[in-house]
Amino acid sequence: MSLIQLYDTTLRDGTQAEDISFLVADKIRVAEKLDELGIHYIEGGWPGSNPKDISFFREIKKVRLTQAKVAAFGSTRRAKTTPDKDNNIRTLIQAEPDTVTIFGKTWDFHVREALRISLEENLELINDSLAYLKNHVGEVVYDAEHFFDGYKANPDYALQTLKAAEAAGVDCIVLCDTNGGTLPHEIPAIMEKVRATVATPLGIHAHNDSECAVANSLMAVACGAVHVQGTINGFGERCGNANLCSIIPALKLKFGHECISDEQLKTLRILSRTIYEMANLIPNKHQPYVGNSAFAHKGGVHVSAIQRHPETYEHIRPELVGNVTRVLVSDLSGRSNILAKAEQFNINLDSKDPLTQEILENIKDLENRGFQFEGAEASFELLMRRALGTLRHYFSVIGFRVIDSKRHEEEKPSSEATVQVKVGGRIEHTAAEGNGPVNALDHALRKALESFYPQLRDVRLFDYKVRVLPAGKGTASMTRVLIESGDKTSRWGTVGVSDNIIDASYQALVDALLYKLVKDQEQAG
Ligand SMILES: CC(=O)SCCNC(=O)CCNC(=O)[C@H](O)C(C)(C)COP(=O)(O)OP(=O)(O)OC[C@H]1O[C@@H](n2cnc3c(N)ncnc32)[C@H](O)[C@@H]1OP(=O)(O)O
Ligand SMILES: CC(=O)C(=O)O
Repeated sequence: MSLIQLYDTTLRDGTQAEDISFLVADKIRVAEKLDELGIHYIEGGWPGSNPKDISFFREIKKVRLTQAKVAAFGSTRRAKTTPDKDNNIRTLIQAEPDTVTIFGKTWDFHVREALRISLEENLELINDSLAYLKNHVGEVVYDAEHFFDGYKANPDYALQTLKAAEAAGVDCIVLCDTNGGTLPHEIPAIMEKVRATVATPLGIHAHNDSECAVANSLMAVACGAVHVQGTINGFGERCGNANLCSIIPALKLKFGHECISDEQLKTLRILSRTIYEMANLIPNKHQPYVGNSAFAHKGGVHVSAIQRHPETYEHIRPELVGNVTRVLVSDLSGRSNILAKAEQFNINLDSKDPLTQEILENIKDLENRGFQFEGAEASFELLMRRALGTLRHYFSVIGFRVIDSKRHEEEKPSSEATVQVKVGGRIEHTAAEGNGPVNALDHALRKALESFYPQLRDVRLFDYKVRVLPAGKGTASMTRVLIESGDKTSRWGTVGVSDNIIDASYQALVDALLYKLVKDQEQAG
């Protein structure tokens, strides 16, 4: 199958998203990552917009990209000037990119209302801007802004704008669904008319306002587009752009088009997460292909079937995009979920062992009381080991006390915890302070246990989530605490539930420390 050009605009349209902004150094790192993934074009920004984007184009010249071309973005010239005098066009040439992409108006309504010029004048500025750029830059791409809306409003005029671009000798004409309102079934007829009108290679640039950006991009490829614009994780103006993390595997694995290598495809998940991290955003766990939940199976019926054959509930093999199959445990589980988890934890458990059913019933009962094990696999593993009688007795907590005090209005509240633990025959009694009651309790517990188990010094608390569960008939509301802890090599989640927030936190903290001891002993063999 033919090669589809992948054009990434994370660094331009992606940064038009609310909450996303990259420094120049971040932009360079993102560009390097996109190059490693095998992206063919990296749109680095709009040099006529701000000094940061000018710096990007200066700095990126010092980087040896393996194969990606760097594209600079801008618009057709302003009315009442000529391309050689237009500041935006001059800045694009001065940026010395491999490729220049400019957008122009195709919708008569926009020409009249946004530019406030005649339809004829717009055709002139599309044509002379592109022709001028084509004389100064190796490759020129034309983004036909609002093409689908423009075509629906005035097909003749929309097609005339494309002919004006083609006459200037552009290398690719990109049909843009700028407002993101087009639906997939509208694409084939419109693209057929376009293909009958211009011979220049076509591309697609879709926004996600109708949740159809990926579908529209794939439909455009099915209708002959050879160039696809999008962003990593679908970042972009308003509801975002077409998500390349979904488009790339679809092109490769479903259409059979060439775009990136099999090895590069295996890095897709890690790339997606790196870009989230650089944008300081939490990854969307439900994101197709690359999200944590993309191949996470919860329903017992699903888990039973995937163990017999993964394709029963997986549309592709997750390893192809660097993801993994996960089995979740909840009150929707069956025995298959428990057995899959036992295997993951290296625990010997037979499907006919009555303990399997006992563990399953215990889980359902605990979930009914407010526990949740999807984000607390460490607590679940401890529960399993306890049921099987294979959990070593490392310590017991005889008791704890937490005091929170604020002695006058100006004083910050202070927290102190005391803890009594028993390890073997020895009792240890410690006290510690913290910036809140849970933090003080965490410090006191570790202080008490560290002299027996020095490896607990490596444990860090990464995340602490509290959820108040509504009261049932005749019962008080409960608090669920989920804690994410970790050490130098891994992270794990634990859970506690109680009508008292400190007690719920205490349960999750104890499980977190206990899990570290179990894990280290397992690793030591
Ligand atoms: C669909 C898209 O995503 S296009 C990309 C949108 N991205 C951005 O706008 C981010 C970067 N933009 C910027 O930094 C600024 O908007 C700039 C530097 C480009 C322009 O700033 P300003 O000169 O202050 O203009 P402003 O931001 O108000 O934009 C409106 C101007 O753009 C002109 N314009 C809009 N589209 C086009 C076009 N395709 N061709 C030529 N001019 C255009 C308008 O006519 C208007 O000019 P006028 O005021 O002389 O009539
Ligand atoms: C060019 C562009 O970003 C758009 O039309 O959405």
